[in-house]
Amino acid sequence: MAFATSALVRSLSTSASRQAAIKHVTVIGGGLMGTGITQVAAQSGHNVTMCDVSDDIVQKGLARIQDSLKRVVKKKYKDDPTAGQKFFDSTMENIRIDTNVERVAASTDLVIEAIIENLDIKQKLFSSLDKVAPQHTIFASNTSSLPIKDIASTCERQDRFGGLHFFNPVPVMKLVEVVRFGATSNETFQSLTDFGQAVGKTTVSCKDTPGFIVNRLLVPYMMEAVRMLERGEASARDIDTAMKLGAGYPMGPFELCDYVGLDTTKFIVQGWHELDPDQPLFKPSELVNKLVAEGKLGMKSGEGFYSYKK
Ligand SMILES: CCCCCCCCCCCCC[C@H](O)CC(=O)SCCNC(=O)CCNC(=O)[C@H](O)C(C)(C)COP(=O)(O)OP(=O)(O)OC[C@H]1O[C@@H](n2cnc3c(N)ncnc32)[C@H](O)[C@@H]1OP(=O)(O)O
Ligand SMILES: NC(=O)c1ccc[n+]([C@@H]2O[C@H](COP(=O)([O-])OP(=O)(O)OC[C@H]3O[C@@H](n4cnc5c(N)ncnc54)[C@H](O)[C@@H]3O)[C@@H](O)[C@H]2O)c1
Repeated sequence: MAFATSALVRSLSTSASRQAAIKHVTVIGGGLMGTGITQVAAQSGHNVTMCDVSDDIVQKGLARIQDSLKRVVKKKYKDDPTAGQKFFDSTMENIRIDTNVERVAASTDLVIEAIIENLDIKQKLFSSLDKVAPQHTIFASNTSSLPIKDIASTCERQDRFGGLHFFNPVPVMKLVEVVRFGATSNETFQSLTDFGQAVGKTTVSCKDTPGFIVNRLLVPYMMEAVRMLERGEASARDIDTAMKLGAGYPMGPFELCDYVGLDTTKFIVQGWHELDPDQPLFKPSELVNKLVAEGKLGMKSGEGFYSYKK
């Protein structure tokens, strides 16, 4: 409890003079990213409601959070299991689950959207939330590749809209990109930055340009790895080994594709191809599309470039 309380107090004291502190957070999407964002927000003392489309999905999401939290507790409280159990319990007490996003958003300070990487679906979601959320509520998207301005376009609250781009796995990765577009107010940008820091991350400021900072550099590298494989220049295993041992990356590009999810990977490339159809780098990959069509979505489905079946 000590950790949770002190982080929230820090968040209140740094941001109180500028705007009301964020206490209740709604996370929409209980998949890879939504569960991670829910976990770090709850760990730092925020009340969080995680929403998805079915009870089964939110229950599975909750189980994933418990597994991840156990790993955090094991590491952080290895010499004090009693404090570790207290931390585990207080974090889980901060989490609620729901399938009715409109009801939850009607009384929340911050909505973080982490649903499928599809502009139309994100726009429809925010348009409906904009009608029910209180005036002060800030909206943020965790999109990997879509313009924040376009996602916000169906909302009245343009000034209270920005991007909060977390990295996978959220409990481990230390960065959050805070994204502002032309209409994002200074207060909103500051609130999002304060929130990112309150959940224990280092924040960087990004303009609303394709891929922000990290993905603008990471995605072309990963695309070129897929092209190398398609051209038959090296195997996936050898490319991964080369980038881990020769460039010091923790995962090779194909391991990372499987970790991120090949469906998400496909949506990112498809979106950028639609924005710039003449750019050969963004041409969709037949190999990735085939794997997705076969339901091979990477680690989350048990198979992608590699098999994870036991
Ligand atoms: C033309 C078509 C081409 C298509 C290609 C285009 C591709 C485009 C894709 C772009 C994707 C963008 C996605 C997104 O927008 C941005 C991202 O998120 S990018 C991904 C960023 N993440 C990474 O790069 C991860 C790199 N990997 C790692 O850092 C590590 O491998 C790992 C995941 C941390 C795992 O580490 P390992 O050492 O292998 O494994 P361990 O299990 O020992 O874990 C180490 C350490 O971490 C703790 N831990 C791991 N996972 C969790 C968890 N979920 N929760 C809590 N804790 C966790 C674990 O307990 C260990 O702790 P320790 O024991 O060391 O104390
Ligand atoms: N996977 C990554 O490594 C990663 C990293 C950073 C950002 N992102 C971005 O985060 C977002 C989510 O990615 P993910 O990997 O968590 O995807 P995921 O497929 O694991 O989870 C998405 C979840 O959203 C739910 N969902 C879909 N439509 C919904 C709706 N209308 N309302 C409520 N829930 C809905 C789905 O049921 C699913 O559980 C995407 O925008 C993605 O680009 C992904």
